Amino acid sequence: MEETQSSKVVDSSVAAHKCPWTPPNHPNSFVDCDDFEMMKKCPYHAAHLMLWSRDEKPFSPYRLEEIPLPMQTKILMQVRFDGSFGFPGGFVDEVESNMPSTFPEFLSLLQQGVSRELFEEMNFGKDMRPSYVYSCYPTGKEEQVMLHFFMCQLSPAQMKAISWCSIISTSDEVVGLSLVPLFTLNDGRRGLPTFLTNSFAGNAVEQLLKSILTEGILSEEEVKKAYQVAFQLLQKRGAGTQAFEFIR
Ligand SMILES: O=c1[nH]cnc2c1ncn2[C@H]1C[C@H](O)[C@@H](COP(=O)(O)OP(=O)(O)O)O1
Repeated sequence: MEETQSSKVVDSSVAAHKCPWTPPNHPNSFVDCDDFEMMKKCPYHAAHLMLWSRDEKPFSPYRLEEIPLPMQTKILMQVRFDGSFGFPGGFVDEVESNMPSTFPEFLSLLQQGVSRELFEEMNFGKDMRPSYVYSCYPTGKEEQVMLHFFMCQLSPAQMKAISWCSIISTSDEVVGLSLVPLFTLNDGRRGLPTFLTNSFAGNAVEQLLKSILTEGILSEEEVKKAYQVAFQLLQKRGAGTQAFEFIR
């Protein structure tokens, strides 16, 4: 993405829909945007997609005896080349060069863009028409990127097949795939809270938690708890200053 000289197109003082999951001292906070006029002014647009499936029967992949809520839902995330977790997708250049005049046309371009990115990264879903969820932009950053989020529910069989698709993908932007652990073990820490302590690209963590809530995969209380524990774990890690002996 090239640097732009454009003046600030989003008003970062508008904190009306600030994503509830961003910790207060997080370097980037994100504001929801449903204003097409504002979107039109934004020079860069990226679209990402959550692929997910719900099995008929719960399955218990890990240490069943400790899991109070066995996983019935699979949510796919990628390990990106930079080591952070994110969803398939990327910049949609077509929008940047030719902004449509109506929101439906704009959405259609984003859908095509995110499906194309999905195919490039995972050899899957070229003609997919994912459902639009919401858009967000970061505040306090120079870059003016509007982040658009989509979801697509797959059948359990498609979800199973997809891991094979991605293994033969030639994309050098993706180094791995991961299912999100949608449970918390009895210690209150391992599972989703620990997963949330990873690095996430853009607002991927908000997109993930929002989708989990929207689809009723976990309750608001469960999500909030997991997020709070993750935040405490991150704070504790920040406090550790002692280097490992072998690298001292
Ligand atoms: O999963 C994501 N969710 C939200 N925002 C994301 C995610 N992954 C990246 N990003 C942000 C980071 C950048 O501002 C843009 C585009 O990044 P990327 O997907 O790496 O784009 P390209 O592959 O370079 O097209 O979105």
